[in-house]
Amino acid sequence: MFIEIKDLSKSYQVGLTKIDALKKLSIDFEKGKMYVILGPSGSGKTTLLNILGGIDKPDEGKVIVDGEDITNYNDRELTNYRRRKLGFIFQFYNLVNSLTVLENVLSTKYLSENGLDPKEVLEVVGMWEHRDKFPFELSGGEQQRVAIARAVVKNPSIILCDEPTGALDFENAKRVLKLLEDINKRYGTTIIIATHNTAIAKMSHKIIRLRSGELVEYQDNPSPALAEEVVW
Ligand SMILES: Nc1ncnc2c1ncn2[C@@H]1O[C@H](COP(=O)(O)OP(=O)(O)OP(=O)(O)O)[C@@H](O)[C@H]1O
Repeated sequence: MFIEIKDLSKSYQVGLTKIDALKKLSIDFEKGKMYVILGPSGSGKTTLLNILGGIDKPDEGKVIVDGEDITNYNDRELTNYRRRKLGFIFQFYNLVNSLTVLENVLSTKYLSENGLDPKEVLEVVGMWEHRDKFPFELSGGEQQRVAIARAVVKNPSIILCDEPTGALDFENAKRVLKLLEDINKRYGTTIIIATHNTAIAKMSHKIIRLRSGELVEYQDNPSPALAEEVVW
């Protein structure tokens, strides 16, 4: 198995209250598949992505990626893991405002030893023509396409997306979904998307439903819809 999480628990102490964000969660992720994690607000989706991404540590449990338990990594090993293996896509683009589109993409390409050609990746997301623009000169949809290019150019084996279409209108959201679908097919990237939008699950290979930090459903989707067929 490419990624295994085993008995993952994480709680937060807020004043006198202990909040159990994840409760002994165990899930396997296969390489090259697209996963959608659904669940209401507070069900633990972001906590799970943060732990998978080495941004947050669990209180208990293991996260095994490619045979290595990343919960044993020290800070330096975690930084290397994030640089080499991961791309992140968030709701609000996370671009560097003082850099052009091309510079934004180059800045992450150099974090990886086997990065892709920035021109190719910017062409895939339809932003090569805009390479000399700054983020403030772009629409939200265009900024998210650059954010995708930044994540993809490192040629990561895993892309983690937290509400990647949350700030976008329908047309731009569809475009972003189409790009994620293309990237999954073209580069064999394992893509894990946390979202409230149940329609997005139709295009994924596997659907995970969380409630109150627990797995309530794990569903195979043998014939995923094309991104262009997804409507909401
Ligand atoms: N840093 C933190 N400090 C305290 N509580 C936290 C923290 N991060 C998350 N929580 C709590 O843990 C629980 C799970 O939160 P999480 O953000 O993982 O849920 P989510 O499913 O991603 O929610 P949303 O869909 O609203 O983003 C919630 O009750 C949340 O309030």
